[in-house]
Formats: sequence, C-alpha cells, structure tokens
Amino acid sequence: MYLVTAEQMRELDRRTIEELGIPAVALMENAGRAIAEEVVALCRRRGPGGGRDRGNRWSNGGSSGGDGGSGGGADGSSNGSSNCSSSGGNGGNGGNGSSNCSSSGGNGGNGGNGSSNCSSSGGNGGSGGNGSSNCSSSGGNRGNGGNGSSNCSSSGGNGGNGVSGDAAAAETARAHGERAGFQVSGDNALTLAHADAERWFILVGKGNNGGDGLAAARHLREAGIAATLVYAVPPESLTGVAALQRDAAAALGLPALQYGRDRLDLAEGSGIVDALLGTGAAGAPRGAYAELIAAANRSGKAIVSADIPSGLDADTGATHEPCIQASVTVCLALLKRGLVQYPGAAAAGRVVVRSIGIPSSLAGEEDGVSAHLLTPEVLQQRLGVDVTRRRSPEGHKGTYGHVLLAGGTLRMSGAGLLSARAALRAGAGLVTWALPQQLLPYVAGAAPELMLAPAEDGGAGVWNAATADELLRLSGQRDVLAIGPGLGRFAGDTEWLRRLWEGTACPLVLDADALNILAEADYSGWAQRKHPVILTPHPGEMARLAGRSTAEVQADRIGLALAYAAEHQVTLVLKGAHTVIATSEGQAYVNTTGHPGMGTGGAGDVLTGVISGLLAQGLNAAQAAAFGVYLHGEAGEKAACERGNPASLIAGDIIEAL
Ligand SMILES: NC(=O)C1=CN([C@@H]2O[C@H](COP(=O)(O)OP(=O)(O)OC[C@H]3O[C@@H](n4cnc5c(N)ncnc54)[C@H](OP(=O)(O)O)[C@@H]3O)[C@@H](O)[C@H]2O)[C@@H](O)CC1
Ligand SMILES: Nc1ncnc2c1ncn2[C@@H]1O[C@H](COP(=O)(O)OP(=O)(O)O)[C@@H](O)[C@H]1O
Ligand SMILES: [K+]
Repeated sequence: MYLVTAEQMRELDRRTIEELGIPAVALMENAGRAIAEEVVALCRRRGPGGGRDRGNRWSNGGSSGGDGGSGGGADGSSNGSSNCSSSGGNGGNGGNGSSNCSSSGGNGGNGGNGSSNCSSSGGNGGSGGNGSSNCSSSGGNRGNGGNGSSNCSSSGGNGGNGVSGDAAAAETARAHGERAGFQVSGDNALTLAHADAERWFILVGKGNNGGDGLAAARHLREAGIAATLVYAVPPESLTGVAALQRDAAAALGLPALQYGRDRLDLAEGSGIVDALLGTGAAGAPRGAYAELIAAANRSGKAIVSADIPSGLDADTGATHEPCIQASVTVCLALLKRGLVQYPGAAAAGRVVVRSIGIPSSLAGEEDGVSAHLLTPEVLQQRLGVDVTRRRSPEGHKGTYGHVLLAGGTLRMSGAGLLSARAALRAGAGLVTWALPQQLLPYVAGAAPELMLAPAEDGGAGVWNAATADELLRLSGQRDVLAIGPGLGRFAGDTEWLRRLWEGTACPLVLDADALNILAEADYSGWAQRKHPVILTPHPGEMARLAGRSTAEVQADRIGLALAYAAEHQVTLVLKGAHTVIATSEGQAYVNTTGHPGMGTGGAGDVLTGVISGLLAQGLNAAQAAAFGVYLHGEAGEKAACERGNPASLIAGDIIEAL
C-alpha cells in the first residue's frame, strides 16, 4: 500500500482529472459516499446512541473493515484481540479486530472482521474476513466472505450476500438467499436498522474537504440518518466543486448552521463528521476551524474524519493544536504518510482507505521517492522476500551464512548475548560472538549454539582499539559483521570503527554505541564501501547522527529517514512505534507490526541480531532491514500475547517468539 504526501496526492488528483478526464465532482461524490458508508458501519458497530469508538487499525476497502478494539463479545470471542489463536464457540464472534491471529468463529460467529495477517474462518452463519487484509479466510454457510478484503484468499459461505454487520440487513440477505432464482437487495452499505436514532453534525470547511463532507451528508440522509451541516465559514465563500455540493445540499433541504452566527450544541448529536481541513491545510487551524475542532473533541461524540483528522500534518504525522481526535478516518484514494506516524496515527483512530476513482497505478516513483506500508505483500512483491523462510531440503549450516557480532562488555554482556541468540533464531547457520576476553567465563555456555571469539581486553572486560585487527581477520570468513550491542565507548573507538568500515568485505550492521561513534565522526570522509551498511538507531541515536533534537526527529520520521539514507548511502532503520526503513535508493517502508510491550531494554539488540541473521542468509540490505523489522515486531506481538500482560514482556521473550 502506497504512502503519499499531500503534494503527491494533489498531483494524482490532477492527473486523474486532466489526463483521464474524470470530473472532480465525481471523485468528490465517491468520497462523500465512502465517508457516509463508514459512518453507517460505525453506527452498526456501536448500536443506537453509542459513545466513542476509538481503535487503531488500517484496512483497505470495505465499509465493515476493522473492528479493532471493540472489546467484549459473545461466547469464545476474541474481539479486539491481537496475536492470539482463538476460536469462537457457538454464537460467538471469532477474531473481530484481531491481528496476526489464527481464529475461527463458531456457529453463528463472525470470523476475522477487520483482521490482518490472519488465517480465519467463520462458522455457520458467520462472516469471514470482513475488511481483512493478508488473510486466508472462509465464511461458513450463509456467511459473508471477504468483504472489503485485500490480498486475501477468501470464500463466502452458501447464500452469503456481501453484506456485513447490521443484523437486520443480514436477516434480509438470508431471506433472499433462500429464495432461489429471485434475489433483490437494497443498498446495504447505506442501510441502518436504527437510523432514526442517529443525528450527525457535518463540520464543513471552505475547501474540497468540506465538499466531501457535504456529499457525505446527502448520502447519510439517503440512509435515513439526520445530518446537520455546520459551516465553519459563510457558505457563500465555498467555490468550485465544493460550491456545487453546497448547492445540492441546500436544494435537498439539509439543515445548515453557520458557526458563530447560529446556536450550536454538538452534544445534541450522536456523531460528528469532520470535513474541515484536508490535504490543503496549512499550519495550525485558525479561528472558527480551531474552535470547532476543540468543541468536537470536547463533545465526547464519535468523530469520523474525512481524509485526515483536521489539524494533522498529512505528511509528517505531527499534530497541530488543536487536532481532531477521530474514531475513524476515511482516508481517500491513497494512504497519507501522516496517518501512520505518531502522534497522527493516534489522532486518526481506525484508518480505512477508500478508493474514490483515482487509480493507484498512477502512483509511481517519478521523483525517485516512494513510501509503502510494510505488509507481507510489499515484502514479497516489491522487495522480493520469501516470507515463508523456506529452507532447502539439501541445505546445511554453511548454506545459511555466518554472522560475526562484535559487542558486549563486562557491564553490558547481556546485550551481546541477546543479539547473538536472535541471529541464530533468525536462521543464520552459524554465529560467532566476538567479545572482551574477561567476559568469557561468565557467558560460556549461556547459549551453547554460539561460538565465542575472545578479544584481548587487558583484563578490564571492555573493548580497545587494538581489537580491530582481530575483528578484520575474523570477518574475512564471515558473511556479515554486526557491531554495537553492549559495545561501550573506548579510547580510539573512532579510528577502530573507521578501520572496520573501510576494511571489511561484507555487509555491516551498526547499532547502539557503534552509532554514537559514527555520530561523532565525520564519516563522509571515510572510504566508500562496496558492501552495504545498515544503521539501526532509536530516535535518540538518530538525533545524534543527524545533529537534531529527538523532538525534531520524531516530527518527521519518514522525511528525515529518507533524507539521511540518501545522503549517506546507507539503509536506515529508524526504530520506535511504526519503525521506518529507508533505503539509499529513496524507498521508505513503514512497519505495521510491533507492540508497546517492546519498549524494554534489549529489544533493539534483538533486532540487530535478526537483521544480521537475515543478511547472513543472503538477503540484501533492504530485504533484511524490512523483513527483520517485520519479524521482530511480529515476534513482539506474539510474545506480548503469550505473556498475558504485555508489561511483563522482556527482550528474551521476543527471541523465543521468533
Ligand atoms: N478533486 C479533488 O481535488 C479532490 C479532493 N478531495 C478532498 O479535498 C481535500 C483537499 O482539498 P483542498 O485542496 O481544497 O484543501 P482543504 O484541505 O479542503 O482546505 C483548504 C482550505 O482551508 C483553508 N485553510 C487552510 N489551512 C487552514 C488553517 N490552518 N486554518 C484555517 N483554514 C485553513 C484554506 O482557506 P484560505 O485560508 O486559503 O482562505 C483553504 O481554502 C482532500 O483532503 C480531500 O478531502 C477528495 O474529494 C478527492 C478529490
Ligand atoms: N511502542 C512500540 N511499538 C512497537 N515497537 C516498539 C515500541 N517501543 C519500542 N519498540 C521496538 O523495540 C525496540 C527497542 O529498541 P531500542 O530502543 O534500541 O532498545 P535497546 O537499546 O534497549 O535494545 C525497537 O525495535 C522498537 O521499534
Ligand atoms: K478532515
């Protein structure tokens, strides 16, 4: 899935309109319809008069996708769960909003709604794979299979009718399904059993985002939902296609208020569509926009944002003050970068990407820069990774490469051990851990699968500059050199690292203090390497490398990672929630796996080992970095699930879950 900036999106809009001849108003009409469908889907999920429904999932397509975080359910359900293997009992819901699960709904259950990376199956009468992605799913008899799913192998059950969620609509579908030869159904995506209990306020801005909201209001009216327009500016100031939408809404008699002129109490409604600011916004919301955003957040009502939450920087994920805190963001056409980086990702709630007639095939790399959400499809199709990690039947340990790890000191021996063990679990055939001599008695036997290469340390249990010769010698027979976990700093470390940088004929992975050494060196003057370098900084290390503050790094992670990787011709892994991988050729990948439980000492050392282990097996730098980050996050999710409470997750658990 592509990730675009506001400017790239505008260019795709322009090309669709000018080169394909699709009228702008048709795109807006589709946008409005998509937003209305997601409002209906949200109303179904929460029931009449429900409160806020905030979750955080991406899904691509269907109006019923992504029930993440809805919590609670019938017998044997796993709603809102993640990383679990579950099965719903009779009448249960299996796997709603789940991720990385194997789940199956029992009789009458729903299997795999909004799930990702799942194998799921709905039982009799269940729904399989609604809004899911990367799934293999199947609905049972009378089930709904694969609505809005992408990249799925899914099959609906007998009599299924592509409808989901709403019980009344499902009942209608069943009735029709049983009448052979004559099947009629209404517009199910805009059908809501309790529509008359809903009243939505549509906050309308001056630009095309406001136009989307106006179109949505008409479609909501069609679904029987009362929609009241709230203009942030005098309606007369709207222009172009947004003005067309304004006039259509007025002709239909939709009630309209103007902020600051008419009385408004958002608490009187059951939900809010935020169509104030989209990709055309510049800077922090001003005047009436800011006041409406603050009032919407205060109201406690569910908010569905059109395209992006108003107040969000669509490119960076930075949030202005104020910024809408949405339950659902209906992202139009292509996923905006700002929706996948924090704090924007949190402000967006659940993100649903809806197609509106702008072909994604138009998105390309004309300017040499592109960004993608890191999914199994991207790993396989764009990066050419065999995600099954198949082993050759005739393979042996020599087939899978040999990692050399330089790290660990007496005070930080665990970091080296974690890295080395993770490299083994990632599938490297052999791993040698080079470490200061004095550590040997303490770590010998801690991982019997490891080979240890003690380096002379003068009895202090720390590294010294003289060890470069020994490391150069050892690296001659190894496939990758990883430096950093538990390394510490020492006299002459800059020259030590320069010698390894210039003298090794294999890929290098640098982490922890190796990055701090690099940050202090002007390494642009070092000899160019023939073999790739992967840097794996956390935001603090990135700040030192880039000479910025940590806050500046976090303010535009994708942009900074791309710029740094291109300038220094390295593969960069900027760690943290939704880790960014940037390649020297101008590609960025934003990870989709991981868990807050991974914020624990040593988790990064494990990642270094995983990436090194993959490099040793012959993956190239981009493949190893991206797949390593993906697997590491997936293992973290699994380990968090297995621990019961994610707070108790420790780095070693991630290794065991690999
Ligand atoms: N065919 C298409 O084009 C399609 C477009 N689509 C939709 O259009 C959206 C982009 O629309 P857009 O470019 O009109 O900009 P948009 O975000 O509505 O706002 C701009 C207006 O807001 C104002 N303003 C700006 N910053 C402000 C601030 N900080 N505080 C206060 N006001 C501020 C500024 O007014 P000004 O200050 O210049 O008078 C300007 O007029 C996109 O996100 C998607 O939803 C889809 O329907 C697909 C088809
Ligand atoms: N909230 C989170 N969500 C997902 N991954 C996380 C989160 N917090 C930390 N991580 C991951 O855990 C690892 C922590 O690495 P790092 O900070 O280098 O730890 P250490 O230096 O202790 O080894 C990184 O891979 C990071 O992406
Ligand atoms: K918006």
